[in-house]
Amino acid sequence: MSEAKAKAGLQDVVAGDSSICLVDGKEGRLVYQGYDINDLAGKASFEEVVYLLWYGKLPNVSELSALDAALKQNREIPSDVLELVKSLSNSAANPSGMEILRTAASYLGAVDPNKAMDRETHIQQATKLVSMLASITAAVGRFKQGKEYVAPRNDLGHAANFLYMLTGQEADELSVEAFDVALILHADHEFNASTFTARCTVATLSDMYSGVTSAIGALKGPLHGGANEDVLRMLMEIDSVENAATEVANKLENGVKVPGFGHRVYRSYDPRGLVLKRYAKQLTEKVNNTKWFEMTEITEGVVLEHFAKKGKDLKYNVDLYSGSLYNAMGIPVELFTPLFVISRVSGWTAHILEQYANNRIIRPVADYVGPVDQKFVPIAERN
Ligand SMILES: CC(=O)SCCNC(=O)CCNC(=O)[C@H](O)C(C)(C)COP(=O)(O)OP(=O)(O)OC[C@H]1O[C@@H](n2cnc3c(N)ncnc32)[C@H](O)[C@@H]1OP(=O)(O)O
Ligand SMILES: O=C([O-])CC(=O)C(=O)O
Repeated sequence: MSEAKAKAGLQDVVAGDSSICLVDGKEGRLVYQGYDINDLAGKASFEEVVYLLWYGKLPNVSELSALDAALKQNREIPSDVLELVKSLSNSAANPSGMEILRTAASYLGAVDPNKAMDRETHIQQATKLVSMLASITAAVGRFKQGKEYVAPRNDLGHAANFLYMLTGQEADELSVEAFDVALILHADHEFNASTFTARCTVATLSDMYSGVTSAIGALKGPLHGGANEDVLRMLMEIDSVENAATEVANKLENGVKVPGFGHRVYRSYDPRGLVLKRYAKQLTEKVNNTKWFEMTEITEGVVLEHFAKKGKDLKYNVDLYSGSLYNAMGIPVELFTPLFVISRVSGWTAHILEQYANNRIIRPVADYVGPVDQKFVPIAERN
């Protein structure tokens, strides 16, 4: 039995070394491989950030063009995968976008004949996952709306191609920029629940697809990635700018946790939320669809006042403002958490590569609080 006491939720426990991402919760700062996200968002492309996370440096022109070509080669969804995704999307069980993605990631692993465990293979698999999970998410969006699959276009960047595959139309410049920035902002976040899950899975020397499949399962929950859908669902349920303040205040009064607020690490603002809020304001105004943004701002005011009164140093997180932004791009709510996957798969795979490079199985201990020395009673004699 261990003498050490467990920390609930492993709060503040240092669980390993990593050089991929720094989350400075006190200062509200997020840094990928040494670069502040504010210096990347809107200046670099998502593809450059993927390279940065995997290789630890920003790519030069030829390095970026090699990655770009490899991503484009993996955009088209093979027919068996497309059939699977279509039948799940139309299934009477109505699986969520996240359930379909989790199944698709697992299926991609099962049908990949290359089971080698070397870095080159892992980079190829990571490239396939980053590219194809985006195409699959767009296909899910199409099928769930009763529409036909739209094939990818190789003259478009990753963000623009996704929006094209989802809507069948080339998106405007601001939407592409905002979506590219959202992908960058969600790309990595140190040892968050889904990334840590991925690392635990592959630390047994299981394969990359298993790591990503288990990470998708972890991201799906409403305390993690699922919160971005819950924010807009909550606002849609309230459905009134006038009633938003009272209804949110009632929720807090009744001890309901409001999605899009609170964070295990950030004690200052979440720097990603600030950028997303700016883009959400700009885009919702441009497309003249400001209702959800206005309601989000009202919610922000009510919840922050509530936290302040209670002396809690909590703010809004990355999931608060993405909803009104994605909605202004015409993206349905049930794709919001899958959008998180499209981005975070770059961080998961970076962490998987880092774990493989210096692996030791992850196996903490439990503080056993159950009974000991029970006397065995044969089944026939039990009450
Ligand atoms: C990408 C991401 O994963 S970002 C997070 C996305 N998740 C959400 O937005 C869901 C809502 N938020 C939460 O559930 C939590 O804040 C989490 C899961 C993010 C962090 O959880 P923890 O670090 O365990 O904090 P915990 O849940 O203990 O909260 C601390 C206190 O703040 C309160 N609190 C935290 N978040 C919220 C919230 N969103 N609304 C109201 N109160 C909250 C808790 O009730 C608790 O109060 P208490 O001390 O009086 O009991
Ligand atoms: O870091 C966390 O715990 C959750 C989070 O914000 C993320 O994964 O982006």
